[in-house]
Amino acid sequence: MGFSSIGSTKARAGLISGSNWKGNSGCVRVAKQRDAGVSGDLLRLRGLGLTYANGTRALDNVDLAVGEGEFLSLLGPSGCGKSTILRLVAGLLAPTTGGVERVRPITRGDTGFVFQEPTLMPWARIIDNVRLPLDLAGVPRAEAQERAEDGLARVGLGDFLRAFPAELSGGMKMRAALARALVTAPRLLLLDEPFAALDEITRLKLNDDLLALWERERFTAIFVTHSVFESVYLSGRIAIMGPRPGRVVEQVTVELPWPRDLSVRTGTAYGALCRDVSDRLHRAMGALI
Ligand SMILES: Nc1ncnc2c1ncn2[C@@H]1O[C@H](COP(=O)(O)OP(=O)(O)OP(=O)(O)O)[C@@H](O)[C@H]1O
Repeated sequence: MGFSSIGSTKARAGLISGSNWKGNSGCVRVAKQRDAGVSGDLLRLRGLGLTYANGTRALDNVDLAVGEGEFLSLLGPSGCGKSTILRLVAGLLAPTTGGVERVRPITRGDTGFVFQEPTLMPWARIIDNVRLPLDLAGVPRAEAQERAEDGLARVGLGDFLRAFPAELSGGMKMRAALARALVTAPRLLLLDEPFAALDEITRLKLNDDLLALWERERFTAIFVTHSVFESVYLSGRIAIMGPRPGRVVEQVTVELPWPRDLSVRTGTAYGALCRDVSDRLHRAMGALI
């Protein structure tokens, strides 16, 4: 949950007008990103560091720009701070150093969050789960109902409005979670390994469903994953992170055509890019150094 709670005081705690921003130097061929629908920066993470209360240094000096309308993946080993970055961007945590500059205003309700678990309310029907962010935002009931029904239709759950979560498969629950995150038409969607718990076939299908939604609605997506294959398939750009304390070691522009589909997934360019990103990830982890 927590899709529409982003414009709070906590959210503003991470804002800076920084001085130690090093720019977007790691990103190759930015022009291609513009082709992929990116129109200037929405966010800039500058010198971002986070040490948890127990002394764990999760992040150190993370510099990263996020373009408006971009699909960006954060790829890195377990524990390198990917989820921590999402929480900082969402304003759920305040940074120890640096901050998240919102280059363009992101107001309350502009950010959606999708977690690895669908986190649906088990006692509420799917339609009520999806309508909840609109109800909380005070949207009139009839309009909220229509928008929630629309959102469910878009993720292929138009026939399951009155079902309870327990009556849906894992993939269907994740679709419902996506519909709930998108029902407020967020400008920024934060996805924390949303498909990691799903079987491979469902995961591939949901990759396509997510891309179709992104191509239609052009929200800015920050997608956390361990999977090289998933990151290459989905992204316009991949930020590769090194081990804790996490930082962005390298950024790779994915020069595959849009829309992405089976022909892309089975093409030689996709395979070559996956190998390349995998090598870079291993180097970032120190395994090949
Ligand atoms: N609330 C917390 N208190 C203390 N340490 C934390 C807390 N949350 C995360 N950490 C630590 O911070 C580091 C980064 O955690 P984070 O969850 O951001 O990594 P991650 O890259 O998302 O990992 P994974 O891919 O396994 O989900 C880890 O060492 C983790 O143990």
